[in-house]
Amino acid sequence: MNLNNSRLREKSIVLIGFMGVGKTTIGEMVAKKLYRDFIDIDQEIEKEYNMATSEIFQNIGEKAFREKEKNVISAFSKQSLKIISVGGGAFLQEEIRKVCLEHCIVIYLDLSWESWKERISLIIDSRPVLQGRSIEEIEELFYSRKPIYSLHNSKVETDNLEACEVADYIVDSLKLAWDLHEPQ
Ligand SMILES: Nc1ncnc2c1ncn2[C@@H]1O[C@H](COP(=O)(O)OP(=O)(O)OP(=O)(O)O)[C@@H](O)[C@H]1O
Ligand SMILES: O=C(O)C1=C[C@@H](O)[C@@H](O)[C@H](O)C1
Ligand SMILES: [Mg+2]
Repeated sequence: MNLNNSRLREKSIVLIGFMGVGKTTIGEMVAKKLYRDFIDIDQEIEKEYNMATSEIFQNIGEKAFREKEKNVISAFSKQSLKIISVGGGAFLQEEIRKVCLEHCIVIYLDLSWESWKERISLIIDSRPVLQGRSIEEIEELFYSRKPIYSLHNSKVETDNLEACEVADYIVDSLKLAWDLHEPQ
């Protein structure tokens, strides 16, 4: 984990990666293990509009969703001690990348296209960005989004790992980094 700055232990953790890699599932587990609050940005936006993400995209539009996403992330990323799962498209926005990298520890959950494809049926109905696209178009989107996740403090390869194994790995890595940088 490549980190500087003091008060590392208090920084919030932000999970990034393509939709469906497990940011929400794993973020929730990491939060429980570290006794921290879990914030899922998609869920925060859904609460504000009292609508599912697909409905927000349909009724209000993606532009408004992205603006809200930026504002919600800007606010939460400046708070300490949170585990934050951002939406798969959040890092498309430079301001979001900047604010997260400035204030938080950013962890990229990576998954190969081959493994991701096996998970598509779990998420297709609730992810408006995937709807109406062929598998070839989704593959293109998957690879075109890869570079936006390249700015991070740590990457976790999640292929062939259960969500709880990824969560354990993240918690262990964090504890190691904290002890190394700020011995108690
Ligand atoms: N390591 C894993 N192995 C197998 N299935 C997983 C794993 N992690 C998550 N899943 C499953 O994949 C689906 C998508 O996970 P999740 O909603 O956490 O993804 P996400 O990264 O938050 O997506 P989004 O960016 O769209 O919010 C869920 O059904 C979840 O149970
Ligand atoms: O990758 C994306 O663009 C998205 C991912 C989801 O988490 C949601 O934020 C929304 O469905 C858009
Ligand atoms: Mg999610």
